[in-house]
Amino acid sequence: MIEIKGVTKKYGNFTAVDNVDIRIPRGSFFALLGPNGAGKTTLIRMLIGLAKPSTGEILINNMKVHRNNNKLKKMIGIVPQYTNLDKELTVRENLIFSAKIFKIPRRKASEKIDQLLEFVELKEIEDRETNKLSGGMKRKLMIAKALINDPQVIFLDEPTVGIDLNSRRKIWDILKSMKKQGKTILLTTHYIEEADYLCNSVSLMNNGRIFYYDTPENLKRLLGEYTLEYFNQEDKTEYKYFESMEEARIYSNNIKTEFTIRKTTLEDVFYNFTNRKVI
Ligand SMILES: Nc1ncnc2c1ncn2[C@@H]1O[C@H](COP(=O)(O)OP(=O)(O)OP(=O)(O)O)[C@@H](O)[C@H]1O
Repeated sequence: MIEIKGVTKKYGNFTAVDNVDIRIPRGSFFALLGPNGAGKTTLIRMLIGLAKPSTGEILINNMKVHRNNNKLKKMIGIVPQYTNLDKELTVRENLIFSAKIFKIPRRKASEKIDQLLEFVELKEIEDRETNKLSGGMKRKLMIAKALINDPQVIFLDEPTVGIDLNSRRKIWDILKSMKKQGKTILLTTHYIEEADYLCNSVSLMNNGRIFYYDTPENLKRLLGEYTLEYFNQEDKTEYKYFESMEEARIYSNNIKTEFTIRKTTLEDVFYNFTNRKVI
């Protein structure tokens, strides 16, 4: 269980994270969505003990997060936004290095590394130098690295950014298997369909504050389950949201241009939210 209690982070007079309160139950897959500069990375940095809240506190499995909490460090895995791999080492050597940091005995580490390399489908290229890997392969290796200590809680900051569609889907499968294993996962992402597909709860963050926190289904229901989309006479796309298909159809009778009626997506919720319209 992750408990974020009244957490604020200030840089001088600027408030990057503003009084955030969230409880993430054990075994849930939680997404933090928000535009650039919303405060997502700052919040993650506080969650992993890299930054200290100005006020408030964070507990993971009832333990207070702070930089020197080594017991806690053993329980969490981190996939940061930027690569944390040693470019000079091979795929396998990177994992050996991580295992050494956690003081995992050699034989046990070797078994664990074999298992992780199979899991992220990098076994065949375990001897390849890391600087010769594609972006998607590097991400998979970073996920394996985060799992070396068998953590119960995993933080991923934009795990699929800049990766092609096929690799992204492979990473989604890896993340889904992690969810199935009962791990508590928190991820930030700009790909809304990623949050919709993977997560059982989503929060929308902007200007350091959490505005909505619910299941993707409930967030869509909040807006209206059906979306009527049309290109208006001023050459702008209009979106109208309705509780039923019937209501959308009735409204569409007055529209003179082409339109579509479709199910509301999490992207609609996000668009609506970040354009500061009232839901
Ligand atoms: N060390 C710092 N000193 C001053 N301001 C900072 C610092 N770190 C972050 N900020 C500011 O805090 C705000 C939130 O930044 P943060 O990186 O958390 O956003 P984000 O939601 O992760 O954005 P992105 O999606 O672009 O990664 C931004 O306005 C940023 O400029």
